Amino acid sequence: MVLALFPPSPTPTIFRLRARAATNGLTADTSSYAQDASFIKRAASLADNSAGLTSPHPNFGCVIVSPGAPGKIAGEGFLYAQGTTPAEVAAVEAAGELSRGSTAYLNMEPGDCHGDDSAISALVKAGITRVVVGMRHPLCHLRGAGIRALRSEGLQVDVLGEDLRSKIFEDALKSCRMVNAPLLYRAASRVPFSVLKYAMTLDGKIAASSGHASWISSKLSRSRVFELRGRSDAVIVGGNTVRRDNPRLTARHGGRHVPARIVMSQTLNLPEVANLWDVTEVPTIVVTQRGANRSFQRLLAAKGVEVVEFDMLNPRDVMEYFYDRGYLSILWECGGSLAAPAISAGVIHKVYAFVAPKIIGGKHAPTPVGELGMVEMTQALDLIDVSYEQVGPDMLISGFLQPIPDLAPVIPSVDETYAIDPSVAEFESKIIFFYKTWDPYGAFSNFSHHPIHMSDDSGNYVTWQSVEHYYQANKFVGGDDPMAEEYLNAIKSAASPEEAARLGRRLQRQHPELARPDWDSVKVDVMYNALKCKFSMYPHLHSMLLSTAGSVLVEASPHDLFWGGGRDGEGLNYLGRLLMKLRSEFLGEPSESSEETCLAF
Ligand SMILES: NC(=O)C1=CN([C@@H]2O[C@H](COP(=O)(O)OP(=O)(O)OC[C@H]3O[C@@H](n4cnc5c(N)ncnc54)[C@H](OP(=O)(O)O)[C@@H]3O)[C@@H](O)[C@H]2O)C=CC1
Ligand SMILES: Nc1c(N[C@@H]2O[C@H](COP(=O)(O)O)[C@@H](O)[C@H]2O)[nH]c(=O)[nH]c1=O
Repeated sequence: MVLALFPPSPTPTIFRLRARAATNGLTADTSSYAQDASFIKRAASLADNSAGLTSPHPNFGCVIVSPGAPGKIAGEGFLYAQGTTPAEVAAVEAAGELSRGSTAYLNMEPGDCHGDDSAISALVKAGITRVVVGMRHPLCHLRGAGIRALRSEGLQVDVLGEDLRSKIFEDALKSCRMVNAPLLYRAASRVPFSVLKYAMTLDGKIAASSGHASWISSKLSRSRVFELRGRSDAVIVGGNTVRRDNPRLTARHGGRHVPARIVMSQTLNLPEVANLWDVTEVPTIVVTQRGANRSFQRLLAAKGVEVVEFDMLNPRDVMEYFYDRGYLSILWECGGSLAAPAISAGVIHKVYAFVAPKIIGGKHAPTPVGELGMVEMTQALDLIDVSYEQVGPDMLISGFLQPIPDLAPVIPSVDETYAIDPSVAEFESKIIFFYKTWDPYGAFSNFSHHPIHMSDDSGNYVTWQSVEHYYQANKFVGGDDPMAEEYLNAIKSAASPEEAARLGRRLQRQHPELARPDWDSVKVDVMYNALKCKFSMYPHLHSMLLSTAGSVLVEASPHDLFWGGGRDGEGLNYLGRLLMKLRSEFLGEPSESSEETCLAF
């Protein structure tokens, strides 16, 4: 579907009224339109700061502008990572008293996940009177809810393309879509957003005939690649690239986030020693054909490399699997023989080609894309929204293979669904799956943004940013070694639940001697106490849990076979079980594990 920047208004009466109110008020003239557009662009560019960190959630930015100083920003903020302070909360805190009577600019409507309305209530409590929204939330169960909530509190909400229509907003709207393009593609195509990146010579080769490939592009271009890696959840290559290049695939200069590495290999005829098998800092996942080279699978498992088998190893099935695992964005750094089936399968959305001013020749030298089965030039795939940028001596050409999806007509909102088929009940399933925090029951996840107050050994109440922070840190409780305490504190202050999980797992893997020796026998109780605290502290979560009575709760993690239900239902689903146990306890059925370690409100 081609992106329509300003489609005809779906509910003309309401929108026309609102547009009139806007033209009579603050946004009456071109200069105020231009100001709105420029602050929305600023919100989008702030949101981009967290690329790679929010997966699979959207990137949010918020800018506050006071009527007393129309051209100036009073406060701004962005969501650093899922589970951290919302952009709106950060922005009103930064603006302080200047927020009263001000306008807030948001690149995207806040997603009121699982009753966490902190973003909306921050704007309301701060006295914001007008909110300009770049785009509605793309997910059907969230779309429109934030806008409705703000309007019901009496705030004027102007949405670009609906209430504010002018060519001036085209660029601003585009920047909002760009900053969350991975999310839009993911939601529309149900695979992670995938970027194919390669470096080639001017005569179109990605290696010499011998297979030697380092280095085609310049150092500056490679720094850009590190940055691209830092914005991705994983980097993927094929088996041949592992054999030829022995790559590391780390984001050396990208800072911050380091993506996982994925190797696609049918044969598993791979070297026993390779940089990618060193998983001390970054995990590697090898995806392969079911039954391939079992002894090599055991060798990889012994090194800590995860192996996932597929009945038929192909790019689409692999991408659907990583979608289920919650991946938002993947960088393909493979050679042409894997790039071609990935393009044919329609899983590649964007291309970055670094072209170096070099000629290597060679009839059989590898090229970036293998056989696509096209015979006439008219069949060639045209890139959309193409950019050209000189990077040192190289030229970087990038563009989309598929248009940015316009989700509005693709996925109807819950309200729209009711209008089409009133018999559709929102959550009528007898099995309730939850996993990522933005899912309808996402609040059941350990990663949801709900701080808990737990008592420590001395009976003092300590605040933990999330259940996951508490759970991971508990791995290092009670040891005599000061390092254990240091690790505990590092996990406690991790910036997001994901970072707490990564840190906790890594430190436990690297320093098993510092983790508590009885961890395996106490971890279920640790989790239960934390869950009990969370669901006692937040009345809306308590009600949500009770509302599921009669349903089976399953954490839909395809890879965690202990806490989750697994890919084919083979997981133990301990998280779902603990929540059901807690639900029974709340419903008055007796429970064995009910130590009062939590400060409930
Ligand atoms: N300049 C650049 O940007 C880059 C250059 N290169 C160079 O390219 C060359 C390697 O290219 P190439 O062999 O294409 O790259 P890859 O190794 O990236 O891809 C091919 C391999 O992918 C695995 N594979 C898994 N599933 C499939 C599938 N459905 N279809 C095809 N392959 C699948 C196979 O591994 P297995 O055989 O183990 O089963 C296959 O050999 C090397 O010389 C390398 O240096 C590579 C990446 C980037
Ligand atoms: N040759 C080539 C690239 N090759 C890609 O980079 C990988 C090596 O990454 P690393 O081990 O982390 O340095 C290699 O396997 C291949 O996927 N990339 C580029 O930006 N420019 C280049 O000239």
